[in-house]
Amino acid sequence: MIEIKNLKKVYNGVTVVNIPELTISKGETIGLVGNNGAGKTTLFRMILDLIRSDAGEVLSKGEHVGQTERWKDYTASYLDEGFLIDYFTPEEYFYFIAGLTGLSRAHTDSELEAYSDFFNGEILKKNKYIRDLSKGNQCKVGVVSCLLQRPEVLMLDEPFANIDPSTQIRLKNMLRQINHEAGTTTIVSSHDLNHVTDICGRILLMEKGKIIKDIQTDSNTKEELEEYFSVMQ
Ligand SMILES: Nc1ncnc2c1ncn2[C@@H]1O[C@H](COP(=O)(O)OP(=O)(O)OP(=O)(O)O)[C@@H](O)[C@H]1O
Repeated sequence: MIEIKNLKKVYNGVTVVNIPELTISKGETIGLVGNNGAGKTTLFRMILDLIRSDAGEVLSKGEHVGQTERWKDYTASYLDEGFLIDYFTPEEYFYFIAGLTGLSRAHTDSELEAYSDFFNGEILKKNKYIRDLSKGNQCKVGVVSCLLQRPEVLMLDEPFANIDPSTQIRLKNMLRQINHEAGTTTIVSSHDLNHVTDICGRILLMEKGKIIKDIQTDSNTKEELEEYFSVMQ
């Protein structure tokens, strides 16, 4: 589904991403972990063609993301609140995003009903602009806007960081469900080892731009990661 070959990004003479080869297959659930500055967001941004690499390439379904637009039809992402449109209300934003994939307003309203627990009464019919929502509630808007698109590839950068524990559990269930029902390929970064090992079948551990561990999740994975991070202290 996604192939990375000899990918490099350099800032101010420092190589911040350096991945000789990485293949992510359709339906995989990838957890991306690594300390601050490891290169996770930079990798996301290159996969999404938001920044250009200094060397190498990212292919989605065999096509170079910098040379074709087709991957945009089946990829949804939420990296940060910069992805939202501040002067819209959540409803306006959802209608806008859903409209891009041909969903009517009525259909969007009925889809949104499924997220009422996740929204916890804070998002819809509040007469608030997105800019006035809390960081966690902005994250909810970003995540649901991705899910409305029914993407084949879903990329979320630290989606658990600002949301409360109940919402974290709900989000994990939602991510499990879309992977199970639709086979969505999911890449989620997080500093919370519990969350990623709970929901991801494969963990990529980044350090200084390199993927230093590529682990199929099993009952020992969390311990293995905890050991790595405790050694790092
Ligand atoms: N536009 C930029 N200009 C210069 N350096 C940058 C730029 N963007 C990222 N970097 C550097 O690249 C490195 C990787 O940053 P990145 O944001 O990808 O890390 P991360 O793993 O997502 O970190 P965190 O866990 O803190 O979010 C860091 O050293 C960062 O300072």
